[in-house]
Amino acid sequence: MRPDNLNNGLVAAEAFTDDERAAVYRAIETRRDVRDQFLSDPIPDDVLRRLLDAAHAAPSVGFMQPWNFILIRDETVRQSAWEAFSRANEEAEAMFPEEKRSTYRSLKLEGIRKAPLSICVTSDPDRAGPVVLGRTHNSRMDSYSTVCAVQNLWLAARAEGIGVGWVSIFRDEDVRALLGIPQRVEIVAWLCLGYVDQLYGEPELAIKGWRQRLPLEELVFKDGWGQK
Ligand SMILES: Cc1cc2c(cc1C)N(C[C@H](O)[C@H](O)[C@H](O)COP(=O)(O)O)c1[nH]c(=O)[nH]c(=O)c1N2
Repeated sequence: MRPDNLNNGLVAAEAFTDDERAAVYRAIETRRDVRDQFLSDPIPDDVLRRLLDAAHAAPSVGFMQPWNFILIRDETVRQSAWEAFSRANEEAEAMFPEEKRSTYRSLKLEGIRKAPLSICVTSDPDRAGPVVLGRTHNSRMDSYSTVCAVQNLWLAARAEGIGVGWVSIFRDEDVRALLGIPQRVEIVAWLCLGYVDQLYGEPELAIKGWRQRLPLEELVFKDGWGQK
């Protein structure tokens, strides 16, 4: 038997049991982007804390932990965010080719007013000083780290019966002004959160005919770009 806690900080890392493994894959496979299924029940503080702890457990370049989480429950702030979304969404619709516009218009692409909680997730490039271990040759690594935090939160939320919807149809400056976010801080995600009692079994965009899941085989190369 290996001791659970070795002197050098290592702990035992056996594979999960079948049930534990099934639960992890179930969270991954049944996680959905939620726009319309939100219930109005508030998310209790202890549950929200677990979601934020999950986000905060994400990997980050040089362990810089560049994220912040702005919790938004205020209805007037959410109304203003929805208005910013609506303006951007009109611009977005016009960018698609004519034949896709009516389908685009029919899609529900946010739940900002329906979900009882929004979380704006930001990334602070200055969190760990100007030179960060692992970010020296690619400055985007801090944003990627913050996206890992979002995904952790999204999966934990699935396990809690809470739906999450990522809204990115905004002009940055609108969200920045609304929440007083400094210019140097990157806005990574506006997330809508709320309990759900139904979820789509497949991505809603696939069900609504916008775009289908690609076959994994097409995306896997062997030993070089494009090599099958
Ligand atoms: C970075 C980023 C940004 C957005 C999204 C996702 C991500 C990762 N998604 C959700 C997206 O449409 C969804 O994830 C895919 O359609 C796949 O569906 P499931 O997430 O599997 O349900 C999303 N959905 C939406 O309705 N409005 C939006 O503005 C966005 N923005």
